[in-house]
Amino acid sequence: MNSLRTNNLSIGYDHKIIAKEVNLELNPGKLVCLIGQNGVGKSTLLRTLAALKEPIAGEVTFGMEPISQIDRRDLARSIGVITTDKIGMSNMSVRELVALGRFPYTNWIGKEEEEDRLKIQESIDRCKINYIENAKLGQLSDGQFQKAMVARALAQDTQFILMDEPTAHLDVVNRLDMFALFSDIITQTQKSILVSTHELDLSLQFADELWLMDFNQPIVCGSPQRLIDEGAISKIFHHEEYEIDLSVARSMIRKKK
Ligand SMILES: Nc1ncnc2c1ncn2[C@@H]1O[C@H](COP(=O)(O)OP(=O)(O)OP(=O)(O)O)[C@@H](O)[C@H]1O
Repeated sequence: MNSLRTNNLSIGYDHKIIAKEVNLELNPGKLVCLIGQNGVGKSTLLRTLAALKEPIAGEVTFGMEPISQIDRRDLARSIGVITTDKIGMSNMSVRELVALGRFPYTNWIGKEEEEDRLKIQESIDRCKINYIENAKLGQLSDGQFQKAMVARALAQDTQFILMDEPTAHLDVVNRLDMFALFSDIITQTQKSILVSTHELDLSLQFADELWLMDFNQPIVCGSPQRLIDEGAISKIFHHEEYEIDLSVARSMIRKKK
């Protein structure tokens, strides 16, 4: 299985560099949470990794190949992405949205085969959105829409899934459900999921690895426990008046016996 790597990557906009000399590796079978304050550059990094945005310098490679040189359809079979961009199509049904995930596999008229139908249904089931399968996107709550987008990414059945704040609109139970689902998918399929998120407690509980982004600092990577122990997480979330005690965060969520 291939890895997704960055080689001396610089990301940003026009002449504004947000992070430079970034060398990261996303390996198969990992749930990685990208954490950092508002505006630090998480979305920018994620979009650059997904080839939705050109790097300022350096490159992103999938296996041995720079992603900029991989055919778009081939790339869409390896890397799935959910951004926070609004999509129009309010008249489309949830099932139709999830079916879009099969687009890289279907023929030019987009005809679904049995395998496509199975993947679509499995994704709908896993995200527990059967009850809104026929609802139009324009009628969904923000949280329901977010789950439908995750289902679309699952239906795409890629080795890597990159998601920008996929749980921002979900309540506490649904957030937990989503992170548990990500963790299950990884255990069962050896896929790799990179999630940009502000869910510190869930990331500490479920992530195999955290990527911590801070302003004008190198990105720090490591297991949640190691980064807590080293004080790296507290460092990026400093507050003038308050302290965040992370020692309890990992035990806040426990699996029932
Ligand atoms: N299209 C753009 N053109 C110029 N600057 C941009 C653009 N999009 C984002 N930025 C700037 O780049 C920086 C990083 O933004 P980005 O959206 O990547 O941060 P983020 O970590 O995802 O933030 P948040 O947690 O608030 O979603 C910010 O200073 C932002 O203002």
